[in-house]
Amino acid sequence: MTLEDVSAVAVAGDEHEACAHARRMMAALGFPLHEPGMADTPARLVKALRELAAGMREDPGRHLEITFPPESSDPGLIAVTNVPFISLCEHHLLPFTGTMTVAYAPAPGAPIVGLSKLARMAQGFAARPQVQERLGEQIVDALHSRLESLGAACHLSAEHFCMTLRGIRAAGAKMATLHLKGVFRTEPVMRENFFHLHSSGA
Ligand SMILES: Nc1nc2c(ncn2[C@@H]2O[C@H](COP(=O)(O)OP(=O)(O)OP(=O)(O)O)[C@@H](O)[C@H]2O)c(=O)[nH]1
Ligand SMILES: [Zn+2]
Repeated sequence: MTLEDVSAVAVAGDEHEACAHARRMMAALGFPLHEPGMADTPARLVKALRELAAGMREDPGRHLEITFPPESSDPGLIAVTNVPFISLCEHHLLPFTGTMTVAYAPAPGAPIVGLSKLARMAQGFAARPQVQERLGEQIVDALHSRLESLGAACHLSAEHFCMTLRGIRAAGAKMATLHLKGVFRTEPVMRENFFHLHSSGA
């Protein structure tokens, strides 16, 4: 099989060039692509990267466009906790995975968003080459600007495989980040309520 041979793994039309490059890269690194089990590995690698970076090809903020009328004139604080996410470290293209707590404070009278959309939006931003700091920032920015909310908050905790499986191999180490906007930054009570919901996990 030559390096340019098309793999038996079905790939999208625009992925053939990526597969040929992946095959060359793996061959240059000495991977035994002649072994039957590895013949299709370059194509699988391309498909896996495409899947993990699917958020590059969408606007994750669009999930916040599906809203409902408010239930109360004093909507308080709405949070979703323990949402799992998978992201791709932009330095190594290795995953970082963990959980997030995402919250926003709707303006009185403003529409509210469906609960699952908070997770869809956040997971969409995660599905891009990222650093954790930017991911948290993009999540609170979307909640603050697209919903015109009084404030937004995001706590992320994740294991970075580039740090736990290779390099320093600090097994069990996690990165924690916190991003606060609007009333979560200016009003200590809102911040305390966010931490309370986050740590109680409910
Ligand atoms: N701040 C931040 N750093 C990250 C994130 N993901 C990976 N990194 C770090 O990015 C850095 C890249 O450093 P380099 O020295 O260029 O890469 P490297 O030689 O592979 O570094 P080592 O991991 O120390 O072996 C590493 O320190 C990673 O731990 C992230 O989300 N945020
Ligand atoms: Zn990394």
